[in-house]
Amino acid sequence: MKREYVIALAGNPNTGKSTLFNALTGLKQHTGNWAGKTVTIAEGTYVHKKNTYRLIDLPGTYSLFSNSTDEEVARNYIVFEQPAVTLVVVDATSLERNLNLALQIIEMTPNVIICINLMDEAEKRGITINENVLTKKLGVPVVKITARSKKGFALLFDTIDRLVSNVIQGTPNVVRYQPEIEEKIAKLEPFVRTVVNDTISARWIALRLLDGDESLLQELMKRWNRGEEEILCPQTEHMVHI
Ligand SMILES: Nc1nc2c(ncn2[C@@H]2O[C@H](COP(=O)(O)OP(=O)(O)OP(=O)(O)O)[C@@H](O)[C@H]2O)c(=O)[nH]1
Ligand SMILES: [Mg+2]
Repeated sequence: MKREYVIALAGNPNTGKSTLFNALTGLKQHTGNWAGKTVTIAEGTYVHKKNTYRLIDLPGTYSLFSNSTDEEVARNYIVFEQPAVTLVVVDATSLERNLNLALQIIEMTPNVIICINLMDEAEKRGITINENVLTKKLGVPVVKITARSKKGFALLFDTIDRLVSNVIQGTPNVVRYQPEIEEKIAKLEPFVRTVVNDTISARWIALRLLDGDESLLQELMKRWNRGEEEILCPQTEHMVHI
């Protein structure tokens, strides 16, 4: 049966997202507006094994903490539009810095593939990366590619196909925080679960609210058309302002 899946491309600026997007879609892109904001996001499609994949090129960001419109747009897309897969494009030559965003995204959703790009550059610099170790540590598939020369694409296509058809599933190893933070999450998470539907990570929402993410709170209230008193946990309402 032919199906259509949405694939979001996320990553730090300058990691080769657009190069990958163009290589996959053959530049058949048009631009669209998302989440009521006038931010243009490229969109295009490719076909693999009779399935159509709609690719969404999200703005490049260093984090998803609501520091800028770009971060809000990328965050809202991943959390609320719920693409079948979020491809996190990371730069093989600065993996440590890039994995910061990757860790934030696997806290939000298990439907993630980490795409290590610029492998040609890494090889030139003598950097070797063991993707199997990374896959084990992160709990989501990791694929090495060179977007510029389309190297590694066969495995990337295959991994996307297996993830959307549930042959494999992401089981992210999420970060555990200090006991006092985990205690607060444990209190807030069941409450969040009663407000958001279960396709959204209640743990991640709880974490963001504990961090005082007002922008996310406003977005939640807007999307579910609820008043602030219904979103805030009765015992912990001050937490939003921590
Ligand atoms: N050597 C090499 N260069 C690459 C590769 N992929 C992308 N680049 C180069 O990296 C630079 C950034 O690529 P873009 O595709 O514009 O990156 P981006 O992530 O879309 O950047 P922003 O839109 O600014 O976030 C460009 O000069 C690309 O030609 C690759 O696989 N190998
Ligand atoms: Mg780009």
